[in-house]
Amino acid sequence: MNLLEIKGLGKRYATGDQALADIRLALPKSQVMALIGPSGAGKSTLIRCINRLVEPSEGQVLLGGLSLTGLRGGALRKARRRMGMIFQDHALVDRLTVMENVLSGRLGYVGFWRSVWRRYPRADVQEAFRLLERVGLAHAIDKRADALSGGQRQRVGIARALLQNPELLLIDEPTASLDPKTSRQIMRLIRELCEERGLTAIINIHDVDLARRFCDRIVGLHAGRVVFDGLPDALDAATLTRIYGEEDWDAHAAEAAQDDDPDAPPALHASRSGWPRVTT
Ligand SMILES: Nc1ncnc2c1ncn2[C@@H]1O[C@H](COP(=O)(O)OP(=O)(O)OP(=O)(O)O)[C@@H](O)[C@H]1O
Repeated sequence: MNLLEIKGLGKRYATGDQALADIRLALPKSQVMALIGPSGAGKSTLIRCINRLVEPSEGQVLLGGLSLTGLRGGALRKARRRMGMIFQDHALVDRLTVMENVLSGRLGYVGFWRSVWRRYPRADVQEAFRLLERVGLAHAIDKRADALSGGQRQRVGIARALLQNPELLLIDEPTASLDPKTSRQIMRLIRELCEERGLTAIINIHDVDLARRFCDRIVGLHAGRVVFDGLPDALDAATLTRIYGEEDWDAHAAEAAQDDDPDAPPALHASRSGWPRVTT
């Protein structure tokens, strides 16, 4: 059975922008899917329509057979706990420590006053320790979030999302502000954690090379529609042109193959603006 099913999903913003049209996707359990496409293609909107941070205009999203689209109040909050979100800007509270930021992933579970006084159950604290160890931050639990590097902040965001014990991870540009080496480390960590925990993930990512290396499946969006859905190996120059527009993809592959990572396959990249770039 599929963990996630998206049926005829559409989103038109109040401004009149048609961000998504007739999106149909099904994700089996444990699949790691990359969402690629140029700037404005609708990637962030799609991720946010799944957990209803953005309200879809039409269509349905089903998580484990449960339709999320009609849920309200407590039922929506309960369903959202099954989906962990990892943000591009990490969304950490700077003045709180690493441990406190991770524990805030449990806010939806502990009672209101308990969370106000930040008294978390012992089991949550123990699990947070284990997760911080797993993401390589055991030495930094008492550090304030604003004293961390970009890569460390992203690791905190990952640990916080996992503390919710989600079934689905929604990951929005996890490497946007990171250097190439740190980006690979973060993607490798996400991949390994998904394998260890049998997690399903959708990763909105601009870097096509990282998508190819670390994901099972790639979905390409263009102007709010799915224009490619397949295996990383099927992502050839013609397909990239369909997704991003005209570009000399073979030249990019040759240049990017000189990447600083010797075991990297021929690489194709898309920059922050959605157009291809050569690895620096
Ligand atoms: N809050 C909003 N109000 C109105 N229009 C919006 C809003 N958010 C996004 N849009 C529009 O919806 C379309 C899709 O935007 P979205 O941010 O989902 O694309 P994206 O592929 O994630 O882009 P990027 O890679 O630049 O983040 C764009 O035309 C954008 O201008």
